[in-house]
Amino acid sequence: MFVLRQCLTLGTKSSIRNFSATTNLVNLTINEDTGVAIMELNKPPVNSLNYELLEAMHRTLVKLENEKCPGMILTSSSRSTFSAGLDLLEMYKPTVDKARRFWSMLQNTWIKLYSTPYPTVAAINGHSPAGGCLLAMSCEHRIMVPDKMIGLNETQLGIVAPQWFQDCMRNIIGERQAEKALIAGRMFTSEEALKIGLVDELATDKEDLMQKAHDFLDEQMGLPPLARSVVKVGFRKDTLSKLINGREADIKMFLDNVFQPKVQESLENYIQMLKKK
Ligand SMILES: CCCCCCC/C=C/C(=O)SCCNC(=O)CCNC(=O)[C@H](O)C(C)(C)COP(=O)(O)OP(=O)(O)OC[C@H]1O[C@@H](n2cnc3c(N)ncnc32)[C@H](O)[C@@H]1OP(=O)(O)O
Repeated sequence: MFVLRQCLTLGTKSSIRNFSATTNLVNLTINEDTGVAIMELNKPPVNSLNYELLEAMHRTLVKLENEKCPGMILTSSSRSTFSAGLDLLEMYKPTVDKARRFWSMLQNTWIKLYSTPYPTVAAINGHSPAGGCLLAMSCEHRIMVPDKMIGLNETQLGIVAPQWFQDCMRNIIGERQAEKALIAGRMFTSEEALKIGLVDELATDKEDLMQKAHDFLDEQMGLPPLARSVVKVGFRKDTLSKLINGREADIKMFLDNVFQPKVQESLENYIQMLKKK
């Protein structure tokens, strides 16, 4: 195995391969024999998705696609959390330019992740609320460790999960379960998530998690890749096209919402609550 560490602050393709002393928001490991990539989110403590992490993810996804990656495992370096979802500080009192840039990068990253031609598996080694759940749902297969929480909890924060977040959930657990979960902003334990099909498998620990993730990819990589990817993208194209054709409207929806005084108040209270925990 060799390790490529992708450094956020590095701009050129050649420098991406350097080890760097500065923070690596995404650790990328590629197995020399199989080509399987492990994309590990590494923004302590909880992988909150700010602009920089999303950009690092996007850059990694572009690289994997260009290099004809045969399969990818998405996981986290945190012991407690897969991803805490969108970084609340990106949405709290932003400027219009900052908010627009952030949302646009979230769209870019999701479009890339949701449409990869190669198989993807989320190795969910911790809590996975809101945007964290979106990342997991965007992979083809989800394996989760026990006793953690996953779900789209936006309603509970006084904000609304965008249509494409909702569509991803509906595509996985079906109309009725998704409607109930989204209205309530429900978080599921790993065991409950398995029961409703939000995750596909449970693992006993991190080692088992990674083994199961590799097993899934081995199976997928045995299939004819072109046929596999055409079927995958065929299933996902309606959800993808809705956002791709409505990106500006989606940004406007975000900007209209994020600057509402009530939304800012909810975000402020929630951030304070998290800090006091
Ligand atoms: C506004 C318009 C609407 C548009 C729609 C937007 C759709 C939104 C999608 C989202 O993803 S919103 C984010 C939702 N996320 C959450 O509700 C998760 C909040 N976090 C937690 O519940 C917990 O942190 C955790 C993930 C269960 C982990 O718990 P743990 O005990 O391990 O860590 P903490 O002590 O709680 O947190 C450590 C540290 O991190 C900060 N933090 C946590 N989550 C976020 C976050 N999402 N964004 C920014 N910062 C976060 C937390 O405040 C702590 O900070 P410090 O106290 O160390 O400074």
